[in-house]
Amino acid sequence: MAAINIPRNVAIIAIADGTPPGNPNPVNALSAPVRQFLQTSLQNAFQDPAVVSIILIGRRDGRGVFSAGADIKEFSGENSSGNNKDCSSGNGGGSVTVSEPGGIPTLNDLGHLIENSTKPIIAALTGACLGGGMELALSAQYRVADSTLQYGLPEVKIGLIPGAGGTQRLSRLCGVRHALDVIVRGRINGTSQEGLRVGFLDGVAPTNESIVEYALRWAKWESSLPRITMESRRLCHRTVPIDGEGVGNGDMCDFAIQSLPPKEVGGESAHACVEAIRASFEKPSFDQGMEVEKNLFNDLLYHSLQGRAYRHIFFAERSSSSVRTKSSNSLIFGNGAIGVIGAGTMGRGIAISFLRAGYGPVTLVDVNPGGLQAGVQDIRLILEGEVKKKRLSSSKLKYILSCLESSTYLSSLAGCDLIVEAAFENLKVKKDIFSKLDSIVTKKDALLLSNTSTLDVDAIASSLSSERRGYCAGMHFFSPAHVMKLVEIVRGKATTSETLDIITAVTKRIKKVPVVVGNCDGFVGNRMIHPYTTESALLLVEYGGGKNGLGISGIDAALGPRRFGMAVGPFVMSDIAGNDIGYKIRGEKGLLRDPATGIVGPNRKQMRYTELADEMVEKLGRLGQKAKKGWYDYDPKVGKGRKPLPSSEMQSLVENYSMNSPSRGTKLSPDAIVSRILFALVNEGFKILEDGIASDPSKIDIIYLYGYGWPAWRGGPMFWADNYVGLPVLLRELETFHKMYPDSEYFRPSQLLRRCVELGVGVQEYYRKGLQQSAVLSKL
Ligand SMILES: C/C=C/C(=O)SCCNC(=O)CCNC(=O)[C@H](O)C(C)(C)COP(=O)(O)OP(=O)(O)OC[C@H]1O[C@@H](n2cnc3c(N)ncnc32)[C@H](O)[C@@H]1OP(=O)(O)O
Repeated sequence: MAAINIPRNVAIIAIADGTPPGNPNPVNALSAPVRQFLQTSLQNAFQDPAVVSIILIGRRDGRGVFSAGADIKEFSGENSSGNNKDCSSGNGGGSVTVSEPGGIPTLNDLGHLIENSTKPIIAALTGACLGGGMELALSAQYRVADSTLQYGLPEVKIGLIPGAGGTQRLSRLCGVRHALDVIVRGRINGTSQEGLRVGFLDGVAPTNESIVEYALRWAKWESSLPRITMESRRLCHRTVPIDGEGVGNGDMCDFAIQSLPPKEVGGESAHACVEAIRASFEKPSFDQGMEVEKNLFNDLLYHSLQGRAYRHIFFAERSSSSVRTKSSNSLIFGNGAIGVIGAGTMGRGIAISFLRAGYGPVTLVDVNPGGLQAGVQDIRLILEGEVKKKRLSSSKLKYILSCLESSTYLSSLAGCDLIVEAAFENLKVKKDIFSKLDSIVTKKDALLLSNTSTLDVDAIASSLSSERRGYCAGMHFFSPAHVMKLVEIVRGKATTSETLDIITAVTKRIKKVPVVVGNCDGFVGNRMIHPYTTESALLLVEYGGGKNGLGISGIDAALGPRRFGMAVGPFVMSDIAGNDIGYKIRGEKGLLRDPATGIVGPNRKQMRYTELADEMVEKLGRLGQKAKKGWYDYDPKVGKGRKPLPSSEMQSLVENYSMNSPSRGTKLSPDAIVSRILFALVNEGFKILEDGIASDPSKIDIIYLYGYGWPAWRGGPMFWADNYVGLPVLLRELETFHKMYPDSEYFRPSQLLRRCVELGVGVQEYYRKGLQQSAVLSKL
């Protein structure tokens, strides 16, 4: 790019210049040094008589992002006890709302400084312009952008509201409809075209002009205008416009509230967003609106556990996805030939994920020609559906389909860089495939991965020659693989760190969330789900039946979206996954009764067990949604065949099983249901940590959030245990359950839980302080 001549009368202030040396800040987060730098630079420009106008930009060369907003790390100064009414004592609120004389300026201070400038400030926006970054832009007199712009106010997703004037200024500039859309949904995909249409932007640089040149041209034009325009550009002096479509602003806020989840079920920040937007037109002045915004922001920051959970997830996800490798392997950059073995549901979804991310060729292999053809056809249909939903362009679809190849021969995978095997969940089948790949695949460093959900990755790797084993690991997708974001990356004994890093990078590239886990039965997610589903069925048998007894839907309701917040309850989840899967796993674990001999499985021993779930599969064929009957009935004419309807057959089955239970028909509160089922699950999480299968509790949280529908506002099972339940309570309850049910091993409290309680620390803190190093040797 040719050097651009910056006229002496224009000051360019680049946010990136405020980052202290050696302190990487790839997203221009508005940390304390950056805010200090912006204040000083603005004041210098105001005082310099030669300067007529100011351009505020992300980077001096006009590349990269404008700013991803406030530095979220600064919000960790919050007071977790929730009793602190003085927001100046934490450093979190200070970055946004609370200034000290002569101290670091807050984002609000900067907003006022920019808005009240007597010299026009042009915000030149590129890339991410989010949160506090967008709020600074809203304070400027002009906003221009290039086509890379991605704007939004996503604070709601980290349990906050825009707290630097965003709720007040955006409603004034673009109206309440757009403000609700951007702020309450927290979307971050506002484009320059949309920005121009809704009035957020004043101009967009033509493709043949850089943003710096364009902003300079804008500055020159502006300086020719009479000074009176400056006043009219200040949003604080405007009133909120009446909606163009004739709906009252108040009504729009009422509608928005109706569509939100209740405050106590994850909706605290979204409700506060609407309240702040409402203040923008109900309060008589801008300053009063700002006061409402500030109070709501501080209240959330200091008192909302939901908010802390959301922010925990933000960093947990990034820490899990962080890629440390310096490898130049082309897979990391989205290039490489991919093989997918097995054209079933999983294989199809996996192939789609790689195709969408631009990898190619992607070769789908299945020995069954009919299955292969059906797989290819299904992939095409799914992708065409995405075009219809405008998630994919027709030209991209054409390109993607040109990258899809199919074959009935494993030998067609010879040149692949990465292969994911998604064949039947059978060790012999998988070992056979890997041993064939060993001689077929030409590249010695090709990654050979299995999508197994339960089998031993080391046993699979053992069929490879020893020099290949370092490149072998599990890559466990969740169904449907083109939709679900989670991938468990399973480290085998021989898997190298480099291999794990490359798979992590590839997983991120295909827009999924990677979590590296150790190798054990069920890895992390499915190992924890076992006590969860087992205890759900046992609870049903114990308390179900009778007139007022606990029903299937009673348990689902206690855990489901309207109460605890799981996306679906345990029985609906089972019906979606297929009840035969759990049945097969119980068979492999040696728990089933042999239908022919009536002899119970060798591993059942004295275990507390109910055959309810076995009988419904074995005798009644109630396999779940796919069979139109499972724990519930499904009618193809009702809710596209996915709406769970009560089943009289299941009701009488529960009646039979609960007949001899002394607690039959006794009422159980939703909280008691949650404790029984989820304490068993969380306890298994502690044991997983003890065994070094997960490297820290936040990995478990991410797995449950993205793989099992755990509510983000509860931060994942381990965050929930620490912060919502409290470990002493958890331990006490588990001890009680274990006394009541000594034959349920999953109620025996984990050693790690006992140790945390002894030390008086939460499990997150235990890992943060590195206390596990002395007690448990992490294997990851
Ligand atoms: C009153 C005002 C309040 C606020 O402004 S609150 C903040 C509101 N802003 C946001 O919520 C934006 C959050 N960030 C994002 O959505 C994404 O990030 C981006 C779209 C900006 C970029 O996405 P991608 O390219 O996928 O990168 P990545 O892995 O998400 O982030 C790269 C590194 O940047 C750190 N980071 C991103 N945003 C912030 C932030 N606002 N404050 C502090 N750090 C941030 C991450 O953690 C990570 O760091 P590591 O590489 O060490 O894992």
